[in-house]
Amino acid sequence: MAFFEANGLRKRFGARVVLENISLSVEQGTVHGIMGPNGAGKTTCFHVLTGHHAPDGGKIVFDGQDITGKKPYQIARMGISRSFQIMNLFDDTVVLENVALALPEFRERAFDVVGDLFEDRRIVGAALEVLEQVGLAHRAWDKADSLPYGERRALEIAVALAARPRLVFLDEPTSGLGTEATRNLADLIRRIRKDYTIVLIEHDMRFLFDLADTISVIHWGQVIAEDTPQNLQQNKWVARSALGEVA
Ligand SMILES: Nc1ncnc2c1ncn2[C@@H]1O[C@H](COP(=O)(O)OP(=O)(O)OP(=O)(O)O)[C@@H](O)[C@H]1O
Repeated sequence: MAFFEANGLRKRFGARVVLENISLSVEQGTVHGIMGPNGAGKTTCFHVLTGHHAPDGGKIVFDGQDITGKKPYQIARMGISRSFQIMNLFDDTVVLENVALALPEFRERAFDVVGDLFEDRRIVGAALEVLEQVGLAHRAWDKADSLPYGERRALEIAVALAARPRLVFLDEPTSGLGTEATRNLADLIRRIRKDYTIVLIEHDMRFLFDLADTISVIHWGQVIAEDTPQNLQQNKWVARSALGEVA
């Protein structure tokens, strides 16, 4: 059994069937991409895989445990972190605090006083370590809303990593980024991939083909292909699904 597996997932909203039959598997230590044209059901699939929507059918197994229908906080506690397409940062606080609040060390504190957070060397040290990983240590004391867009994306990833996950889901991380910021983000993912298993939803095919070990192609609520980027380039279904249009 793979590290993370979904089998036969179904999801409908009223009469609209969005996920008809989604099965995918992710091996530990790999980067797995999910791609597909607009409206194919990628985001819904992501929400179902991370517990934000309960599936109407099918099964999700993470590290041998059935997590189908579990709540997002239960899934997070089991070691799965996710970023959001819409950024989820505390803009009025400094970068370091955004990361610190997501650390297990912070949650372990018996009291909830943010005021002396910066006095806690263990927390500050751990947050700086995560910021180092994503190349943002020099921004630690800047306010989150003062960061350029690309660095905000990196901060979002830092927040996801702060929980020390075993599996990280990233939802369209290149969305809204220019060429240089996209390149920096690809470098960041290359740096962290040795320490994490990553699932990446992405519109940008070049970005995904560059980074992913395996990719699931979703179309019409189904996985029409799951393969390595090299093999997918030869796949007639992928060619027929007009995915070139979203690149
Ligand atoms: N909560 C909801 N209620 C009703 N319909 C929904 C809901 N969420 C998504 N849908 C519909 O499901 C379909 C797939 O949407 P989804 O956002 O999952 O696709 P996507 O592949 O992520 O698309 P995009 O790349 O444009 O974000 C769309 O037709 C959308 O309108």
